[in-house]
Amino acid sequence: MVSVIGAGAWGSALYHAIKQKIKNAVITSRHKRNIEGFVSLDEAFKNEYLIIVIAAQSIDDFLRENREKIKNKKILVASKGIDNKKLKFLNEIFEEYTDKNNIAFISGPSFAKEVKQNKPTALVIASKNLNLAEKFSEFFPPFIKTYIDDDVEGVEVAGAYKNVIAIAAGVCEGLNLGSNAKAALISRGLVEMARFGEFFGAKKDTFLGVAGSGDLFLTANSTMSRNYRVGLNLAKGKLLEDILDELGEVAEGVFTSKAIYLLAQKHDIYTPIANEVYKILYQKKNVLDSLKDLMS
Ligand SMILES: NC(=O)C1=CN([C@@H]2O[C@H](COP(=O)(O)OP(=O)(O)OC[C@H]3O[C@@H](n4cnc5c(N)ncnc54)[C@H](O)[C@@H]3O)[C@@H](O)[C@H]2O)C=CC1
Ligand SMILES: O=C(CO)COP(=O)(O)O
Repeated sequence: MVSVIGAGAWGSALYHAIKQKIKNAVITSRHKRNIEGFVSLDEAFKNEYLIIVIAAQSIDDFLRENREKIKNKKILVASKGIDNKKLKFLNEIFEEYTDKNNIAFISGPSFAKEVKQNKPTALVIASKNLNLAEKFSEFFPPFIKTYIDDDVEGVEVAGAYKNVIAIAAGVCEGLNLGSNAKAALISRGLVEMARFGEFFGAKKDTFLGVAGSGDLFLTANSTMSRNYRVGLNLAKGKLLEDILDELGEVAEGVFTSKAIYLLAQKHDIYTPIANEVYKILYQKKNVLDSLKDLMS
C-alpha cells in the first residue's frame, strides 16, 4: 500500500514512523540498505501511495526516468527545496508528470534523529486535494501530529527557504556575533521568506505556523541541522566543497539559495539574506563583507 522512495536520513525516519501504523509499508533507494522491508524500485512502484524523500535537485531527473510508473500514483513529497535548474517549485515539477490532485507535501520541524526516537513531532501535510492530505495523515503514528492545509506554495517555500536562513544563522554563530544578532537574523529571515512566498501566492499565516516559524526556529538553532553546520563551517573559513564532503548528507539550502537568488532577481523580490548566502556560496564573498552589507 505505501512505499517510501529514498532511504537517507529522512526517508528512513519516515519509514520507521509509518511502519508502526502500516505494517506492510516498504522502502527503496538507489543503493541497497539493510532495512527490514527494503525492496527494489520496481517493487516499490507497485504500491498506490508513494512517499518521495530524495534530494530536491534530483527529483526532476527521477520523475523523468520513471514518468510512466508514477502515473495515477498518490504522492507525498517530503523533500525541501526549489529546483535551481528550471527555477521551479517542486509542485510545478511534479505537475509536469502528474495531476496536482495526486500530490501532497509534508513539511515542518522534524529532525530525522528525533523521529527515529519516536519523539513528539508536528508536521503540515498540504495539498490542493484535501482528501489526499487527510489520507496521508492516516499513515502516521500518534507521536506525529499532522496539520492539513491547502497552501502548497506556502508550505513548500517555508520548508525550502528556512534552510537558507539556517545557513546564515550558522554563519552568525560561527562568527560569534551573539544572541541579539541571531534573533534579528532569524526574525528578518521569517519576514523575508513570507515576502518571497506571498509573491508566489502563499498565505502569510503559513509562515507563522509549524512549517514556517517552527521549522525555521528548529533548523536555525541546532547543530543537528546540516544547513546550520554549513554556515558554522563557512564562518570558520572552510571551503564549501570540503564542508559538503564531510557532511555526507544533503544540505538543501546550498542549492535552494541559488534558486531563490535567481527567482528574486527575475521578479524583483527583496531577499537580502538569501542574496548574501548565495554570494557567500557561489561568488565566494567574504562572510564579514556580507555581514557589513546586510547591516548597512
Ligand atoms: N534529515 C532530516 O532531518 C530531514 C530532511 N528533510 C528533507 O528530506 C530530503 C532528503 O534528505 P535526507 O534524507 O535528510 O538526506 P540524505 O542525504 O540522507 O538522503 C538523500 C537521499 O536522496 C537520494 N538521492 C539523491 N540523489 C538521488 C537521485 N539522483 N536519484 C535517486 N535518489 C537520490 C539518496 O540516495 C538518499 O537516499 C531533503 O530534501 C531534506 O531537506 C526533511 C525533513 C527532515
Ligand atoms: O528539515 C529539517 C528539519 O526540519 C532538517 O534540516 P537540515 O536539512 O538542515 O538538517
